[in-house]
Amino acid sequence: MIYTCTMTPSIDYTTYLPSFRGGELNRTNEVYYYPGGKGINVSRVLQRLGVETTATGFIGGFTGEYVKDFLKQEGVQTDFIETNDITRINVKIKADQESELNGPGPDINEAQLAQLTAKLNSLTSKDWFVLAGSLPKSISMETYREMLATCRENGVPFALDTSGPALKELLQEKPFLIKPNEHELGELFDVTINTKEEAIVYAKNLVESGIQHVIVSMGGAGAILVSKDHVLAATAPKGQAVNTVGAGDSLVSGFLAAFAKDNDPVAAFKYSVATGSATAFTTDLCEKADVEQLVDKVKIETLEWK
Ligand SMILES: Nc1ncnc2c1ncn2[C@@H]1O[C@H](COP(=O)(O)OP(=O)(O)OP(=O)(O)O)[C@@H](O)[C@H]1O
Ligand SMILES: O=P(O)(O)OC[C@@]1(O)O[C@H](CO)[C@@H](O)[C@@H]1O
Repeated sequence: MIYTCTMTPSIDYTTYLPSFRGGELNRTNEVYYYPGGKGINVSRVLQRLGVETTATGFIGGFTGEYVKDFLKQEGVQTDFIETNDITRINVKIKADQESELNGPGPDINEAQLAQLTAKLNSLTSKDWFVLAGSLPKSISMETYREMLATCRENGVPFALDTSGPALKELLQEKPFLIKPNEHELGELFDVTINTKEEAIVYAKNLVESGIQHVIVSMGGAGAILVSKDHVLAATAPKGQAVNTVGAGDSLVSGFLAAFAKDNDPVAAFKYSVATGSATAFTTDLCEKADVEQLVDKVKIETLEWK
């Protein structure tokens, strides 16, 4: 079972309009209300790819009910912990430019945290764990580290997809997989990354520190994968990008789905880029058939490990 944990879920209020003017009334006719948060997106795509998954994390209020009902209707298993705070609504404006407004995370108390810890303690080496999205400040960094250390000690491979100082701090727990985009990778080293070659240099550094697989996603330019035995670059299939929100999460789902099945990082990388692109080409997250149509359009190049 692949368990995802979204500490800060959301409803993604996604709206399309030809142009958006700040400081004025903008009217829009096309709106969508998707369940969001990175771990939830990972679970939604895993479920569509036919992989057993359970979404956990903290949820609350009428928005939390909406998210849970939506996931139930899609057949995604959930095991959330209820909070007193209302789950946030994140605004995604698709106009001449893409703009996003993400709310803060919930306040988590000791009793709620203990429920999450108990769930984590029950995972075994047959499970996978994905901690994804922003991490509420009401929980200390030390506690997040302990959570990942528990996974490591129990032989549970875990993927980490967060950003900023939290990502830097938690890398010490040596995840199985991380998937920064080029900006997040640059933030880790306080540099600007523009090319796949530059991304490879810093991804190698992370692999040398003990992380097993580092995928750096680069939007329409594709992605790179660095692991102990591989340095690969992938081009993304060409297509009309409709909504890239969740493309990175879909990439994580694609990699885990394929790797958990065949244990082959090269094939998993190819499948992951197709999964990310399939989501970029649709308003919601991708379906399995979309991914399968794109897999052979992903071109993988093997580079030297020096
Ligand atoms: N314009 C695009 N055309 C084709 N594929 C795309 C495009 N944008 C994204 N993708 C696919 O999705 C993957 C992940 O995209 P990206 O690098 O934007 O992730 P991200 O920044 O983590 O996104 P998010 O946080 O919104 O999920 C890319 O590696 C690529 O496969
Ligand atoms: O505020 P965070 O937790 O960093 O990111 C949350 C979010 O932007 O990430 C997902 C896309 O990756 C969206 O579904 C969601 O709104």
